[in-house]
Amino acid sequence: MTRRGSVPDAAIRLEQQYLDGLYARVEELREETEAALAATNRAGADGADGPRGLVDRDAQASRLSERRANLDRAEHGLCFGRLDRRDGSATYIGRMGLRDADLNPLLVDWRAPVASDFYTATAASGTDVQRRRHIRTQGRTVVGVNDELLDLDRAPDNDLVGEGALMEALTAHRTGRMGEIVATLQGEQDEVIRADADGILVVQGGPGTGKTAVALHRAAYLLYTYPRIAEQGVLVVGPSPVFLAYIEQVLPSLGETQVVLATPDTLLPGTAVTRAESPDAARVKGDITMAGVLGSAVRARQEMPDGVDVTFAGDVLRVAGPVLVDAAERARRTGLAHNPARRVFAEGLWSHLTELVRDRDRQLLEDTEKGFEKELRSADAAIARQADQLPSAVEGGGTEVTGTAGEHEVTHVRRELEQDPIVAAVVDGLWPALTPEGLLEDLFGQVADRPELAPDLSAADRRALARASGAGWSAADVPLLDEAAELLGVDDTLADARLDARRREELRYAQRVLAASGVQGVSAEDLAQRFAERDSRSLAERASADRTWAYGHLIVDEAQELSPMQWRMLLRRVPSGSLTVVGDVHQTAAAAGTTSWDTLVAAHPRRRWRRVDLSVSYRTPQAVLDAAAPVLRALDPQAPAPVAAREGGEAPWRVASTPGTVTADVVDLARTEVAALDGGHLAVIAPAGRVTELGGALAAALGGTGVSFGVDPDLTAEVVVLTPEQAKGLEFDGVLVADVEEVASGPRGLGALYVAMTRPTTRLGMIHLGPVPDVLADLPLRSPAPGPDPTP
Ligand SMILES: Nc1ncnc2c1ncn2[C@@H]1O[C@H](COP(=O)(O)OP(=O)(O)OP(=O)(O)O)[C@@H](O)[C@H]1O
Repeated sequence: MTRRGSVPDAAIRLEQQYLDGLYARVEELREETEAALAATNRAGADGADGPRGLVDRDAQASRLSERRANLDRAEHGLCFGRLDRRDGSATYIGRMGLRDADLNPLLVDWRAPVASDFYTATAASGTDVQRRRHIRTQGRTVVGVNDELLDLDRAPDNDLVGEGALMEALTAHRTGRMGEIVATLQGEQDEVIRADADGILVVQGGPGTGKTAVALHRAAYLLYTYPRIAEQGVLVVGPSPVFLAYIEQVLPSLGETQVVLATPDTLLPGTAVTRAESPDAARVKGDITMAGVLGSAVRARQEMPDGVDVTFAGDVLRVAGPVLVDAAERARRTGLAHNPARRVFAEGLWSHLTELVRDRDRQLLEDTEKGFEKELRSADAAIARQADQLPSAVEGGGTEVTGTAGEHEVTHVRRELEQDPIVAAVVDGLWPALTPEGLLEDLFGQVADRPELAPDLSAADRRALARASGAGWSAADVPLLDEAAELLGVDDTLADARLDARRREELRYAQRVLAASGVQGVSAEDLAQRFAERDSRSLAERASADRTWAYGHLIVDEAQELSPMQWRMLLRRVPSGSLTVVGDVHQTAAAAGTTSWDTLVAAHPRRRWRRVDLSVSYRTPQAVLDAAAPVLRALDPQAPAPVAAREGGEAPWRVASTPGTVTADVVDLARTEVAALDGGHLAVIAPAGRVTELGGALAAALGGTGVSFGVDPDLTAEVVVLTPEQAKGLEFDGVLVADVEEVASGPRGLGALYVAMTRPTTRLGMIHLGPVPDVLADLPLRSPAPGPDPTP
């Protein structure tokens, strides 16, 4: 059993001493690093080692700078735990590993295997851990310790690990930015974080069960544990830019930078989303049927006519239909995408045309021979007739002319065909070079009137796809553009030509550098290669600029919102198939999102899936979860409700307002809530159509700088006005949900309402505009105008 108790000041003094020792070691390492950095910079400055030395120096300097940045992180929460084992040994756990000059461990990184006991050991788990101590620090000062003794034989009161430190973390005011939770991770969370990297791990959990926190800590763990993943980087996909702003500090604070954060609609470099989509169009575009529609659209561009006439060197050459079909088949059989396969098709055509030209030339030659021999024969006959009149000078039976096109002539013809603009135009017509944008523009422009382009879609669905050319792209278009980019591929001949040109340029530059520096012993080719390898962009920058970057691991948050087409796009980003997918199928609000993980698993049967469920909600107190329970039941009567880590809490309430007074009522209620939250953050969650009016009224009433709303709201503002979509994944001290009826309208409205109601850590108020909605019937009614400001 676990016994929690107060700890004497002596323990604080003891831990302070140990912490002082750790910081002394940090200072030593810092000095060593600074000295090494200065020496590296000095060594390169005189250029004595030549260009190769310069390149190596840069690499060394960047490694040392990284080490220095890592040591800088030591200022916050360097050491937060201690494990005492039965053999009398103690292990200190912290945010980084430290060793003394003799390489003895002083501090163990929280991700190291030996640190796992700190999060998972219980009296029942049979470990040799006797005591777990949470050490709370402010800067370099120990401000408290909480002990748990694990060797008693009483039954546990609950499963929470380090309850004191945990409760302190959970009840602290929110800042508008998510923080790391390494000091208070719980056992079930630790298991998810350290789970094997292979295959797809689905983490299902109700609101506030720590899915996002766990997913981000798992990214840090995987980067630390698997060099392959660190080399390729981790992609973290979240639902909105607001959400990414909310979580962006977590991984850097854990010392990890090999991470790209993205929303699904930013995964196609060079494509900007400028258009909103109707829910109907979003649903159709997200459906898996679109993969087939796009595949057929590309295939249709490879259909061959019955034959084609090619004018070359003044002659018309007829290429028969079966020859074209055969060339197209060969191109497809290579398995290449459409654009690279175009070269194979063109080669088939060029070969055939070369044959035709050779046949034509041979025919010409034969005709010429025949004509010439005829001429010669008649000349011979004439000569014979006159033979007796001539001296016997001409002997023999006539003259023979022979000859075929030589190899060099064939090569010449072939080259001419490859370069002939008329032939190129014919190839283009038969197997056109296509862009993803062009393919989609054509499809959307024609599909409404041409059922054969999408035989599996209803007429209404085809109409939903129709749009004017040049109308810009929506978030739902991005996976389609990505699918098209995959089907079309890039014509390597163009890419190779560009690469060759760049290599030549790099070689010229290297030659100039060598000539100017007078350095011997390094070839220009070698130096150019080193320049090419020295891409000064960070891994994250290189990865996010490259559509085909193969990430080592993919983390998908709020994964229930993704459409099947978005899944296809994401899975392409991780050829290794190593994914962590976190979400809650009861919070689905997107039209094309999923409400069952089974559907997702069934759609990708060849992948290895595992599922873990998280059950404890760390965000909301039980009172808020109880208020949201009827909504969860309406969504899915079978759904297990999460259990709150914190019992009780402020009772949520409702206010009956009207369409005419709702803005004024929200302003009054917000004023009261801001006072009650005493420095905490309040979110007003409202339908998109009300955000601007509410935001403006609140800014006017409460003071402009403390209120934020719009496309990119400042989450650190005292009051933030958001749509339910924007509020996804976020949390605030207090929440007011305005116009409940409108939030809950639409096919996935209850999911949106469930999201909105489960954002607060402390206080929740619901404002409805008509008769009380069924799902709020149990909440106590409060007056819209709660009276004068209660603050003193
Ligand atoms: N072990 C922990 N120690 C301290 N805080 C924790 C712990 N686990 C979760 N939290 C906190 O609980 C809150 C909710 O976590 P998180 O946002 O990860 O939940 P979620 O499951 O993603 O929620 P939702 O589905 O509603 O988006 C966060 O403030 C997080 O820091």
